[in-house]
Amino acid sequence: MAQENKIAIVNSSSFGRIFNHHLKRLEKMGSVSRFEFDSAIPGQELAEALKGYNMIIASVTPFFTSDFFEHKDELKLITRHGIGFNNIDLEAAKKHGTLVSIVPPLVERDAVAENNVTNLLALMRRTLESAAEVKKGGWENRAEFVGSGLCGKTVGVIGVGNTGSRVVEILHYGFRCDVLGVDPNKTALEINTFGGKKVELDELLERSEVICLCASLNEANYHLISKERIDKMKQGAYLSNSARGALVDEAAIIEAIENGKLAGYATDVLEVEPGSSDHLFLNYPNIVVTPHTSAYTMECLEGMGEVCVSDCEAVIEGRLPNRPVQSVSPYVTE
Ligand SMILES: NC(=O)C1=CN([C@@H]2O[C@H](COP(=O)(O)OP(=O)(O)OC[C@H]3O[C@@H](n4cnc5c(N)ncnc54)[C@H](OP(=O)(O)O)[C@@H]3O)[C@@H](O)[C@H]2O)C=CC1
Ligand SMILES: O=C(O)C(=O)CO
Repeated sequence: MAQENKIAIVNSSSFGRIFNHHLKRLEKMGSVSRFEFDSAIPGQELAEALKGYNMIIASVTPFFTSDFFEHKDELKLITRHGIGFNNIDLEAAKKHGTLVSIVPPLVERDAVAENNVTNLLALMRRTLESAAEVKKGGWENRAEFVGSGLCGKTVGVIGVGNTGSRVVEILHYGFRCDVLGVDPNKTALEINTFGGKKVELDELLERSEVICLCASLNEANYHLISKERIDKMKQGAYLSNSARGALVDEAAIIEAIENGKLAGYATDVLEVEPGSSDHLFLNYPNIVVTPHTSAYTMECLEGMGEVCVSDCEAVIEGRLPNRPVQSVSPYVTE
């Protein structure tokens, strides 16, 4: 039985770290191989490369398209080392009989919220610029690095889910911010529980001095932060994105940074990842880019690894992963 299982760990270069005790548990289940694929690898090619593998531990790339599932031999499980079903065609997975899972919400909540706020503070307080200046021997130039404070600001949080609700709490209770929240399916009471006020998107854009983007990506919100929406923002607003790069129109961000409409943009995510070393964002001191490392804390990576490994164990034992259903593909479990 154990020899029949072949587990592929895909694009683990972006996992941050896989702990040895997790690898050992995987190796007890069957053979384990690591693969690195280009994020745009065609589905059929991906299916051929993963022939014979019946379980996949997957990163945020590559895309498991319908073409992938059409050409894939047996595949029991894709367990995402992270949150977000958006690189997996769930309907095609269902037809193929593949269970798809993501890590349960609480595993990444603190780490991602911390990163959204950390990047925001680094941007507003100009931490990276001033620290780099000190390393160049420029301590005496400190007057060049006057930043902007976060305490007491009006902050808009777009997407008040697991991460967004934690960001609301941190900003409201920790920074005395007046927090406005937009999330289509969350009630005013739910948002209020965390310390925020539910508003419509236009009001959030018009009133916020700082905006935190924490929404999940879907077909309807591609380039949610467009030129038109940036035009509605306050002059000199700050924006922090820990969710997905494609939620913003990157060209519109650059235009707004150039003309001063945005005072700065902090992002952990780019529309095309991995980000290239000549990405235009890297030319601006008031754009902070981190390499999709929101989940990279020892605590969070331990939790993510645990979930992926226990999902493989569950599938081998013929049961569903033992955790909240919202982190298992609804198309497979319904
Ligand atoms: N940088 C990183 O390392 C990480 C990034 N992420 C990304 O962050 C995203 C958010 O994570 P998490 O909070 O756990 O996910 P959740 O699904 O808990 O929260 C996302 C929320 O955004 C809402 N939403 C969707 N579209 C819009 C919109 N147009 N306007 C306002 N709200 C919207 C969703 O509503 P509904 O559910 O009703 O659609 C949901 O309530 C993930 O989907 C993932 O893409 C997650 C973990 C790590
Ligand atoms: O969980 C995710 O979707 C990520 O973005 C990385 O952990």
